[in-house]
Amino acid sequence: MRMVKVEASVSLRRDLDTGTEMQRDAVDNIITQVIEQGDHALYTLTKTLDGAELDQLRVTEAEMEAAYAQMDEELIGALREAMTNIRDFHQRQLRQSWLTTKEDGTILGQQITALDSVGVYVPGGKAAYPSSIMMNVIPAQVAGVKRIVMVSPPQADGSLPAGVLVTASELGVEEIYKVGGAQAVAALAYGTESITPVDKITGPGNIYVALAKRAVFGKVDIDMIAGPSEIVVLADETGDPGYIAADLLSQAEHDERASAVLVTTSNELAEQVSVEVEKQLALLPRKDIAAASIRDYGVIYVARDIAEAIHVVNELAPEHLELLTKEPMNLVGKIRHAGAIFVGSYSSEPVGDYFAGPNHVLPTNGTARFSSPLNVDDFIKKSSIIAYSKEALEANGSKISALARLEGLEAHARAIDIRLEGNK
Ligand SMILES: NC(=O)c1ccc[n+]([C@@H]2O[C@H](COP(=O)([O-])OP(=O)(O)OC[C@H]3O[C@@H](n4cnc5c(N)ncnc54)[C@H](O)[C@@H]3O)[C@@H](O)[C@H]2O)c1
Ligand SMILES: N[C@H](CO)Cc1c[nH]c[nH+]1
Ligand SMILES: [Zn+2]
Repeated sequence: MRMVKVEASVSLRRDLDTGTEMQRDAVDNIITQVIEQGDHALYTLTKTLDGAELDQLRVTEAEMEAAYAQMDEELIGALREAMTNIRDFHQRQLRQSWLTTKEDGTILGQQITALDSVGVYVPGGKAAYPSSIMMNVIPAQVAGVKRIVMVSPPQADGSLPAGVLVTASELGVEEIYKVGGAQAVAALAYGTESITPVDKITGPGNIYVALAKRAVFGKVDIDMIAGPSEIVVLADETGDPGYIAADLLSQAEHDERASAVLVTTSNELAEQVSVEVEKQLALLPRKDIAAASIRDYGVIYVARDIAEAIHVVNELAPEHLELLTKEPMNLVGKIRHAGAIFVGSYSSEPVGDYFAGPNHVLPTNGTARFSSPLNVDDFIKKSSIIAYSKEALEANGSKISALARLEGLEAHARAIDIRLEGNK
């Protein structure tokens, strides 16, 4: 792995991937096709881009039964346990509506309502992601969303992986379509003969999915543009090089553009991790993807001390941060920007990807500076409630109409005045 001494002037963040002109044109073209040709476009694009010839887009009962027949009972048990952990965690995020009454009888408040419908994109190009189904669907269910639609690209034989179907079924998702990429996003936003549009689209995906989400934003809401996975490990001399290399590779295997970074105060650990990464990489089934990620986006920063190492981490604002130091819990409060913080040697990143409970859809590309993991708030909206009493309007009306006239908005002022005049 590339080794770099930290210098204050080094720009650490990588640029947001806005795609090539060709990719942007392709996505615009796909969205137009879906708007103009509906289902027909979905069938032809699925044939061209996924190599699958479909009879129908929606997953059938028979397909679901076939999926269950392929799944191991113990694995279903593990899925259910993960679902319970994720549901328990997100339940704690649920907000309540509230009302407050002032002395003059004014009632103010905030009413929480769930979104009516949400479309969940489940990536399926380079890997299948049952875990992403749980991470998107569960917070939506906790929020109270009634209609949850799932889309995912089919395999060349026209099927979705058994793990994907069984996970969706275990969660009670009934509306599942075998379509992926920009065409799936366009269908969820604009609708087709088979797919009724939704109000919000969530879920990670590749550059085509990201560009399409960006393009339909405004017609529908989106969660975030989640870029390729990222991991930063902050370790001192106590870090275990084998664990660190394994954790770096766990994210490198997602994508050629995933990034895996070690920030350490120890030259010796830096050397050991570099050797260990090469050793473990050679044995991985997805070594081609992981090797490209390590080659292009793998870095080891050697810092003078922990303070400098923390500065690097905050500059990177990573999606995942592991703290592998002597007293890792003491460092948590010093981290200003990170999507998820994994504390200590036994909190390896995949613990969070699959099982612990917190969401694994996290801000990437330095956006942890201003955004948060996917959560229940992403699936609700708030309405303000204002109930003024006669007494309150009489006491404050002249101030309100004065403020309206300050803006030159006479009709606003008169809407208040007409009520005050009536009482003269
Ligand atoms: N942040 C997270 O929580 C999280 C979770 C899981 C996966 N991910 C990321 O999601 C991404 C998944 O990407 P993926 O590719 O595996 O699956 P994907 O489902 O996002 O993309 C596959 C689709 O891309 C479209 N596509 C491919 N080549 C195209 C082309 N030339 N023109 C037009 N469309 C084309 C096809 O429609 C195909 O169905 C990875 O980067 C992974 O790291 C992130
Ligand atoms: N680490 C990914 C988010 O960057 C999520 C994931 C799903 N499956 C495995 N990992
Ligand atoms: Zn992962």
